[in-house]
Amino acid sequence: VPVSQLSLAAAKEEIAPLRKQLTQWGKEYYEQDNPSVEDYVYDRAYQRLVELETRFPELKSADSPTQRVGGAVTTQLTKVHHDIPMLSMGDVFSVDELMDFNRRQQENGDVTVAPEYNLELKIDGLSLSLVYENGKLVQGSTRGNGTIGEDVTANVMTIKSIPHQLPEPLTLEFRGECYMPKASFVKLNQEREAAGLPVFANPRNAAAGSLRQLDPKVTAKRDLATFMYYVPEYQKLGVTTQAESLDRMRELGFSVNPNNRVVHSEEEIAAYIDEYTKQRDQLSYGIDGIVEKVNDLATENALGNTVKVPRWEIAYKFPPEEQATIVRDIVWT
Ligand SMILES: NC(=O)c1cnc(OC2CCCC2)nc1N
Repeated sequence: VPVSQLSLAAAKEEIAPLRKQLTQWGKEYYEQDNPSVEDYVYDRAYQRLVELETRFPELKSADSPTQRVGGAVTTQLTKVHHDIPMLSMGDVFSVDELMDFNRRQQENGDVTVAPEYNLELKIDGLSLSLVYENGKLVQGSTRGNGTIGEDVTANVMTIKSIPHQLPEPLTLEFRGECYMPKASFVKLNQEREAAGLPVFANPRNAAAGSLRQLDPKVTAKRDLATFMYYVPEYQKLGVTTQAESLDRMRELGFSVNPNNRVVHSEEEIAAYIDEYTKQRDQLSYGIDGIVEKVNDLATENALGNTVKVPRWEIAYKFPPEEQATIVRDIVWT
């Protein structure tokens, strides 16, 4: 029924469930990176709510999705298709499980996996894809669901650690993690608390909420950082191992986490995990485990991926910390 023909009572009837539905869809989209409806469904419902509140201003309420920060109509970021899917990682929760994964891999008849691994800290942020053409940064995007992400190019342009121009005319995609340093997270929440805004539950949510802004000026103020960690078309870099690809990215001016380590034995893997389990709290950024990758990149290719995750690398997750239950924040723009 067109809003113009609705009675106040009928409008009231319609508004409550509409707000509830939009808030739920907003959570799925903004917090879980996992929307249950297509954008046009969300936008159509949102427009209906805007019309109802415009026709019946007395029905407006501060907690309506239309009243969020900025109050601008929530349009979405444009979508980006990832030609090479941005896969998530299989994960294990104990060193024994990790060793079983390795043994299975060694026994993998069709590929003789040289037992050489590159170990990396698992940065607790959100995945980021950067595309360069002839050395110039042309696109930044999020993982999204692995094949469809969001365009955040204007936002990544404001992140200090991301080079706009490489020292070599490379046309290549680079992948890494966008994160918010712990100190920046604390400072941001103090500012939000003082301004009566809801705080972020953890640095990862703060990074996601800050990177996925429609307004780059907001992103610019959020002190986001990056650690780059993977080049899908590594052949173009002239490297043969994961460790070499990290060194090449350092040469190109990217921020790459300095704590990777090439190892050849279970003892060294256990030692690395033990060392960073202890050091975790001292790091200036959040980590939620370590990532073990077969170092030889050709072997990675031969091992390939299962439908969801690569076979050639695995994440070991630390036991969950006590997460303070702070009110979650949805950053609407
Ligand atoms: N959070 C991290 O620090 C991290 C995440 N992912 C990867 O590797 C990708 C490469 C292809 C699939 C996973 N490495 C990391 N260090």
